[in-house]
Amino acid sequence: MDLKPKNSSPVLSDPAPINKSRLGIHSSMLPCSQSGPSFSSSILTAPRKKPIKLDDVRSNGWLDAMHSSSPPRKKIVKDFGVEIASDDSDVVYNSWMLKYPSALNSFEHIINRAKEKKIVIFLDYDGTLSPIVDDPDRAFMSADMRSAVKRVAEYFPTTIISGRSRDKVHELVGLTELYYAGSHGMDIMFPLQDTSSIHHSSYIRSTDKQGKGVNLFQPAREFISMIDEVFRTLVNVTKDIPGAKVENHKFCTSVHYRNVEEKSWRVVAQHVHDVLKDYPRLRLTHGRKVLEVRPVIDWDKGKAVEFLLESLGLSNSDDVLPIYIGDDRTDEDAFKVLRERNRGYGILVSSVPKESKAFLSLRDTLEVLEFLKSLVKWKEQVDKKQ
Ligand SMILES: O=P(O)(O)OC[C@H]1O[C@H](O[C@H]2O[C@H](CO)[C@@H](O)[C@H](O)[C@H]2O)[C@H](O)[C@@H](O)[C@@H]1O
Repeated sequence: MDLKPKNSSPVLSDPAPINKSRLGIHSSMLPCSQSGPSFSSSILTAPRKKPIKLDDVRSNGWLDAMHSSSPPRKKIVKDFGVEIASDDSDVVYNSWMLKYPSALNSFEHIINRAKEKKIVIFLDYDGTLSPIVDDPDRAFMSADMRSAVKRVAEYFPTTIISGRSRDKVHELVGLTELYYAGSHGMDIMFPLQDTSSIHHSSYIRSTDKQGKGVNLFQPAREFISMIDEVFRTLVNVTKDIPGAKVENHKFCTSVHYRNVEEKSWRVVAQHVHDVLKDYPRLRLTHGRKVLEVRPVIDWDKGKAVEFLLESLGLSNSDDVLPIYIGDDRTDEDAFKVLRERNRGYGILVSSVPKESKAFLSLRDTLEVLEFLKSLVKWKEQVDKKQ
């Protein structure tokens, strides 16, 4: 893996110039503005009262991205109390699956390729292990899913990679057998081992909650106080918008609008847009009914996957088969890495057709559960034969 030379930083020192007309879905990866101070401490004490300029968010594509940010609820017909997916959407979904075959139907193919290889599992949390719900604090995994993930981790090195803070996702998953990468991979905890090959200033040694020695990789450490400041500003500016919720993930912060009336989405977007104008070193990405504010650094879930494979001594592409399961736009960075390196499988979790860099698909968290259980069952049979 191409790790940076010692003392280098993934922080992009020279953010790409802003081009508002390009701030649509793809360009949401760009910084929002280059003007203004990079780190203003006065924002909290004296929040700026700027008039809402609705054209800003309308013209730069934020609103379009917000409207397409989470699959619409499937058209359903209710017949005898049973919910049946409409024929139309099934036809469309089935033809989409020609391009992204079901990972369940492709299971034989996967395990044939896995023979003589070490499977390594990467799992997103929200929408992958837990169903999407209105309240982010109540996005719990089922007991069945927890037990499947635990079994998977007993057989294969397994990492949860989430946009949430590492502590929060660890608390929700509640398993110690795994590795955790929070804040979209900007906060990775992995076990102590020979790390002499890692030459990176963002890597430090620490202890976990049980006092065990661990390695921490935090390429956005210098942004912690900035993110905290922006988090508090965002809480302040959105406090009068019913349903808006802001989360602090330490290295990034999220503004949820799932529970905001649709007519007020542009107000949410405009507030976030205005706050970001003062922070050229932060950028915005779109998640599922959530605006994510994160540092302008050359780091994402894809880089985190590469880093973890290298750190766990699993970067030899001939012997290792990484499988990454995720549902969100941020997971596309990981799918892209696997596709470009021709390594393993990216599996998109989606109940509606959408473009992806993944190779395979699963419809929902129930299918994720079935897939994980199949992996365990297969591994048990292989081990029994040996
Ligand atoms: O990378 P992930 O583990 O998928 O985290 C991405 C975001 O997930 C959470 O928000 C999403 O799930 C919520 C609970 O189902 C839902 O209410 C929200 O609308 C979704 O966007 C989390 O709260 C965010 O902070 C994460 O960035």
